[in-house]
Amino acid sequence: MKQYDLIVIGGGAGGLTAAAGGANFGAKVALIDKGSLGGDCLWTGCVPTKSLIQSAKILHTAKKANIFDLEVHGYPNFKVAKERLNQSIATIQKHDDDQRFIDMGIDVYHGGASFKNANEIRIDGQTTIRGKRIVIATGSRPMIPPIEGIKETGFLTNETALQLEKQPKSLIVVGGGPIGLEFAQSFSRFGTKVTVVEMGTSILGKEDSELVPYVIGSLKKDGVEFITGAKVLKAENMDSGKQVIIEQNNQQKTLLFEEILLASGRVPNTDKLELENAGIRSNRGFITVNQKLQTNVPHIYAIGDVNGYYPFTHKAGYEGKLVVSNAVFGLKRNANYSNLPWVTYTDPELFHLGLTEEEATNKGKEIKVYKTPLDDVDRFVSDHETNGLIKIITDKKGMILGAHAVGPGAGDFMQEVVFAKQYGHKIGSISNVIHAYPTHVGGVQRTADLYWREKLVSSSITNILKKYVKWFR
Ligand SMILES: Cc1cc2nc3c(=O)[nH]c(=O)nc-3n(C[C@H](O)[C@H](O)[C@H](O)COP(=O)(O)OP(=O)(O)OC[C@H]3O[C@@H](n4cnc5c(N)ncnc54)[C@H](O)[C@@H]3O)c2cc1C
Ligand SMILES: NC(=O)c1ccc[n+]([C@@H]2O[C@H](COP(=O)([O-])OP(=O)(O)OC[C@H]3O[C@@H](n4cnc5c(N)ncnc54)[C@H](O)[C@@H]3O)[C@@H](O)[C@H]2O)c1
Repeated sequence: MKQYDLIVIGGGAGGLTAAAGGANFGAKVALIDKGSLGGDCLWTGCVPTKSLIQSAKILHTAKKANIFDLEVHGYPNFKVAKERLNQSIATIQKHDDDQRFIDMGIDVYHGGASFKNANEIRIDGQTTIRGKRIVIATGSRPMIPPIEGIKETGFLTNETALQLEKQPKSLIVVGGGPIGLEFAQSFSRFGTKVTVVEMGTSILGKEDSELVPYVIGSLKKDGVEFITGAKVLKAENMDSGKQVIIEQNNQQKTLLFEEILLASGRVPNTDKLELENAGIRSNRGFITVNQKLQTNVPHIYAIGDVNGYYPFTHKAGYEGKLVVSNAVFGLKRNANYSNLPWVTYTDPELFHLGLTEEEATNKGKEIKVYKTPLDDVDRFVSDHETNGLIKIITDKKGMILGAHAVGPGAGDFMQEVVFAKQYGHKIGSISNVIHAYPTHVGGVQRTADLYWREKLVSSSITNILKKYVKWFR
């Protein structure tokens, strides 16, 4: 039986980082994946959806070309968008190619992994390998909500929606989270009549509530309809399409669509792992870990979506690096998510870092909120892209507690705040940095300037300074 210092189960964002890191530091590593390396992000998540979003955005921009004195004629071609999406996958896939990992000295196995015991892993029930330490990074898959008749009626998920040859005429999206909204806007811009049904009282329920209406407004302009506080009860195939019964305020409504897209959350890929053979504990299938990312069996770790915290690629990558320190070097580093940003890639984008205003207020701290609407930022004004807001929340001393923004490119221009927060810089430091003019990130500086302005206005030193300047003149 082959023996390894480290066995990594799952070759996605988390597993690839852990395997490469382990091998770079001289550990003998085995990497197992039931499919192709790359995981959800490459094949059915971030990469293809962002390609589709970009095609839809260009189409949308072309439609409003008249504001830039251009006349554009043509029609949307979903097939071309799909080809572009596949090209993006093919280009990025080269970083995740088997050979790249084999060249690092890693043994790559393809097959379904399961625990024989706490140190031995079976691959497709045949080959067995032994590991001193094991990292589980098997990711997640779409949750199928309990809707009567949904399996018989047929439905799309993020996996199958990306394989469609042409856009459906009408689509109901079940779930108003990031997956639902990113797809809803893209399909709507390609001409599909889209309705989003969300069982919560608001869509994007985890986001700062002052910013969400900008996203809703933009999607509504694109033609997306929203039904909130509603549940899909039943689905049925009819000659004319898929009939869906929803319940809102105790009243039932019957609607008809060509397709149903389920975007109602995720379940962990743990059901085939036979965790019980290793005595690993889980909660609703998500593997329970401590801050060092160890399971209750100390030499077995779980990273990425499968541990249930923050299902993002960059979080899986962060944990992949951390697990190398802990599992390969034997360090005892704790995971810390307080500076973890995320972005919902609707148009406008929605950026999230740290506490929302509601969360900061609920903590009972004295907080300051600095805000800049994008129509106060010259670069957005000249771009004719002023739908948005930048918002930075600090404590009374100016330490950043949270930062949120909605606007074109918010995911990029807000990254500066992540740096400032992570390294303990006060909001005033952002103001002191020279920003090129006119840039989008200039809006972040403008928001930080408000801190100094407020300090000067409220300070008695200002009066003394004014007197001094009067005297000096
Ligand atoms: C539509 C969509 C869009 C997204 N967009 C973004 C985005 O823009 N930004 C962002 O940060 N995140 C995004 N995400 C989330 C992101 O894709 C995940 O958080 C990330 O892929 C998780 O990485 P992971 O390593 O935990 O799992 P994965 O990358 O999914 O990798 C898990 C791997 O494990 C393998 N596996 C599973 N079970 C077994 C088994 N028993 N044996 C062997 N192998 C197994 C799978 O084949 C897979 O390759 C998106 C997700 C979706 C669905
Ligand atoms: N841009 C990004 O970084 C990005 C993009 C897509 C996905 N992701 C990650 O993937 C995760 C999963 O995304 P998601 O959007 O599927 O999940 P989610 O949990 O964020 O949102 C799902 C939504 O569906 C609703 N819902 C659940 N069951 C329902 C039902 N039966 N009827 C109506 N509504 C229902 C929930 O109330 C929730 O608002 C996200 O949490 C996110 O971290 C990230």
